[in-house]
Amino acid sequence: MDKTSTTEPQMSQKTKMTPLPVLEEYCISPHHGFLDGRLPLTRLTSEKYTRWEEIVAQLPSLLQDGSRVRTAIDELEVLALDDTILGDVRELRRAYSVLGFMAHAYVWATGTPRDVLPECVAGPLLHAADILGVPPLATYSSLVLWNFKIADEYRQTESRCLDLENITTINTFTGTVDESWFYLVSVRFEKIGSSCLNHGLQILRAIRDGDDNKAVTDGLEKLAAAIKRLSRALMEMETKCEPSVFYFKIRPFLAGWTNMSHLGLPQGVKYGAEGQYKIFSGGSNAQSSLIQTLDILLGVKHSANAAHSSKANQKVNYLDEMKKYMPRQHREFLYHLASVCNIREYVSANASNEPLQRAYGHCVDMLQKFRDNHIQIVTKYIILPSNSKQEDSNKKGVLSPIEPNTKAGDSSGPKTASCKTIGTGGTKLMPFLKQCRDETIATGGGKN
Ligand code: HEM
Ligand SMILES: N[C@@H](CC(=O)c1ccccc1NC=O)C(=O)O
Repeated sequence: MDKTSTTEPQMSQKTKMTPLPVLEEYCISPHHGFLDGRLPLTRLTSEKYTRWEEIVAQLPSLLQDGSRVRTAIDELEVLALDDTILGDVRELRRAYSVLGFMAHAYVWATGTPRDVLPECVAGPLLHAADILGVPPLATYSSLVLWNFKIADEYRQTESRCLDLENITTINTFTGTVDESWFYLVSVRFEKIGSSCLNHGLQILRAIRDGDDNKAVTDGLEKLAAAIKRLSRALMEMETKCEPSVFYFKIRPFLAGWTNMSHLGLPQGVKYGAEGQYKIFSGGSNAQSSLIQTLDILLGVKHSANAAHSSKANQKVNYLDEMKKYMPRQHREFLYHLASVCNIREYVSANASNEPLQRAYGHCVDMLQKFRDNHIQIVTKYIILPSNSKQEDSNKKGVLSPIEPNTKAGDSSGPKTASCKTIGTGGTKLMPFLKQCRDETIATGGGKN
């Protein structure tokens, strides 16, 4: 095909007919992406729920002696969600966040996890989660998206734009700067990544409008630069979050209740004494809609993997499963975007346009680099500390790190930490992360 060809690539009728998604219709902000345009509420307005807020604010001290947090939660009155919460999505998100913190603190407070949540947490948590379309435990949404605030109100500028140098977390389990920073890195990542959404939609518009290849190429170059900024945001983790603090103090509270029989939760967690056992993955950045948006935009396909540790003989597509852990509107945005996205098709159909091929290739390279950098971070924050656990776990106040179920019938001999360690999301993390990276590479430069 000649370089100036304006031939429209073949697209399915559906791709052509369905309108492109409008960010605001999915609670997504053009300036702040999946963080939403308005700041999260820092506490529930109704005084009825003051005790919930007090407990969550005191978690770092209550968790010094895990039994204290369980007693405090057991003594709570059973409260339903009232109209102040049900009538306002920010109140609902705050309730979900507070209840998720309480649920994880209750289950993981001591070396012996509790497998039954009391009704005072289970009832309202199930209700809030159901309305928001998320599972009833702490997720990326409750810990990151809906858990940050302005640090210094007096420093706030007139601009509607979030000042990333002036934010802090609302709640943490440990009260450490490291934990705050761990969540804030992802808040920064979501804000910085909002430009990817705008560039992506612009590219799709240019393709639809039949603009020349140059408009698409420019859009792709801007997208590649934006993905590069995400890698920088990720590597900021090392500035204020110490790997051993993360691994031994913070991470034990982030685990969910899937594949945890070896830690005493064979059936997951029961929601209320009269309730049912349920199994859910813990919080993970795999629940961030941003990276999944990039995969859709660039046409990166992830296959089912055996890397999910809870389904030893069954292949599941973990990233697809994690869509169910995103807020309902964000999940629906991803489905809508996937139904209209034809960037890779367009690039393939214009195979002789070198600048276009290069620009698309840059985007894929940047996403691959992001995944490579992430593997480095995971090595530093999980694999290396897990190798040093013998000496560290003797220290007072150190909870059980999240380890794989070594009694699960895998008789293939000793394994290195990198292939047996599991993520809070329940994956055999290194095989899974490498598969994600390799599938990005396999996307190539738009060929085939
Ligand atoms: C100390 C910091 C971090 C650690 C230890 C870590 C660890 C992990 C692990 C173990 C997984 C596998 C899923 C699971 O089982 O949980 C995962 C997935 C993922 N993480 Fe992280 N993560 C960290 C920070 C981040 C940050 C800050 C970002 C984004 C800026 C990020 C982006 C992702 C993505 C996108 C996935 C899904 C896999 C993929 O799409 O490649 N992670 N992470
Ligand atoms: N999957 C990670 C944890 C993780 O990435 C995470 C967990 C809860 C909330 C946010 C997370 N990611 C970074 O902000 C782990 O296995 O340690």
